[in-house]
Amino acid sequence: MSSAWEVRLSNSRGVPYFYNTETQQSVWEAPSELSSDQIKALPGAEHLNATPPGQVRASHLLVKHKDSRRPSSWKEPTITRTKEEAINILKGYQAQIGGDPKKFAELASKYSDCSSHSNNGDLGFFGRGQMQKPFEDAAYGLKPGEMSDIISTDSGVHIVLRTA
Ligand SMILES: N=C(N)NCCC[C@H](NC(=O)[C@@H]1CCC/C1=C\[C@H](COP(=O)(O)O)NC(=O)[C@@H](N)Cc1ccccc1)C(N)=O
Repeated sequence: MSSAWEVRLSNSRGVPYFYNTETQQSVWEAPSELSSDQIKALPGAEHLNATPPGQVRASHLLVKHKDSRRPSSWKEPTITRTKEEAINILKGYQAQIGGDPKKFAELASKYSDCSSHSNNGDLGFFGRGQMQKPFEDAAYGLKPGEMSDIISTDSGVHIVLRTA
């Protein structure tokens, strides 16, 4: 069956989606019936990796503490560690990561107190005004592939990896 799918760019969110020209169906995720090669060959596939103008893409490893705005996570229903303890834990991860993005992804998946842990810490693309200021400033201050030092937001303490 010839695929009627094509990739389009959503103006509102500045991210790509999949549109079926026969059924007029729109979906955010790649249709499961398409192989990755078929997806890459779709009309508009160039949108799949484009960075929306003015946006960045980043991942993070978050360690929350008792003064976090929401001291709870998938890992721990009630987080009681102090901010100082959280920083020391994150310093330990930072030493293990040693600037290696693969190691970062592995530790973010295992230990980040953010729901993005299930996607190697990836937050997707975001523009200015979406994240808390210290996080935004860190992400925009990095080049793609670079990692921040430890930063602090109302959510906790983070290491940020800019990916695009
Ligand atoms: N993509 C967006 N625009 N999602 C909304 C971001 C809201 C923003 N969040 C932050 O600034 C911090 C830094 C990064 C994550 C984050 C906090 C928290 C964890 O802390 P907590 O809120 O329990 O204090 N994680 C989130 O929000 C997650 N939904 C981020 C995410 C997870 C999976 C996929 C995409 C995004 C804010 N303005 O508060």
